[in-house]
Amino acid sequence: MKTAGGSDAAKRAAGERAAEAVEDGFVVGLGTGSTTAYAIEALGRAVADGLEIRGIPTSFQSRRLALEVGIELTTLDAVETVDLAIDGADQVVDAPDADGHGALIKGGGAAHAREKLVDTAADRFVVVADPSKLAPTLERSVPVEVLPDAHTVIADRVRDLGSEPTLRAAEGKDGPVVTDNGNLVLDCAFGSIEDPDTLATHLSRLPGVVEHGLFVGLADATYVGTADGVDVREY
Ligand SMILES: O=C(CO)[C@H](O)[C@H](O)COP(=O)(O)O
Repeated sequence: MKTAGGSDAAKRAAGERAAEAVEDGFVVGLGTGSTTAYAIEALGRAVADGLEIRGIPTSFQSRRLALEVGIELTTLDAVETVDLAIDGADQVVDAPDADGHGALIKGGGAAHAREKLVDTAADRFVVVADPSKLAPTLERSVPVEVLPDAHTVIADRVRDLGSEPTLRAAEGKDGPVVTDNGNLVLDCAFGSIEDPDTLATHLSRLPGVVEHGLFVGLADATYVGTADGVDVREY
């Protein structure tokens, strides 16, 4: 369930601007997806020019890209601080006067469990996005990573919460998507989510849920790439 659309130029602008904030000696959380990939590539170029950083990847995909561009890797349990995390999003609430301003849906790449771990460990978590990700409320399906044995039980519980869940199907393989953690993903359509914080609490409480893709009150800023540059929202 990758996010459709979005301009590559806008994604590049956002990713490259976020990478500019990385300083010598930083430990950087490396998110997942096509927008973050521009940040990782920019960091690789900076490393080739002498920047010394260590990265913590959030997925197989970002690990492979970081290795390819020459970023030294580390792990959460080997560092005391993560200075900055850069990560994409599938939807970002852009409503400055609303409580949910800056709330996110993530997990289009099924990496949201590790992304949430690394993004929240960071001193600063910057979202990189193109304008197609902005919306007044969250309305995309919420990815919920579940233990394989739990998927039917959790699907029932999620129906009780008012959603129709779909087990995410793999491409190029029969059967479901299996996450980097060996789990399955239920994409849960709730329609327009007026109170993401309460929904997040309900989902987190379900036994067998590993992590859901609602990121409420977690981002420090969103860098929105545009045709003319980058608009920064600080929260
Ligand atoms: O949450 C994610 C992966 O789990 C991605 O950050 C999200 O899907 C955005 O990806 P892209 O930048 O390719 O649109």
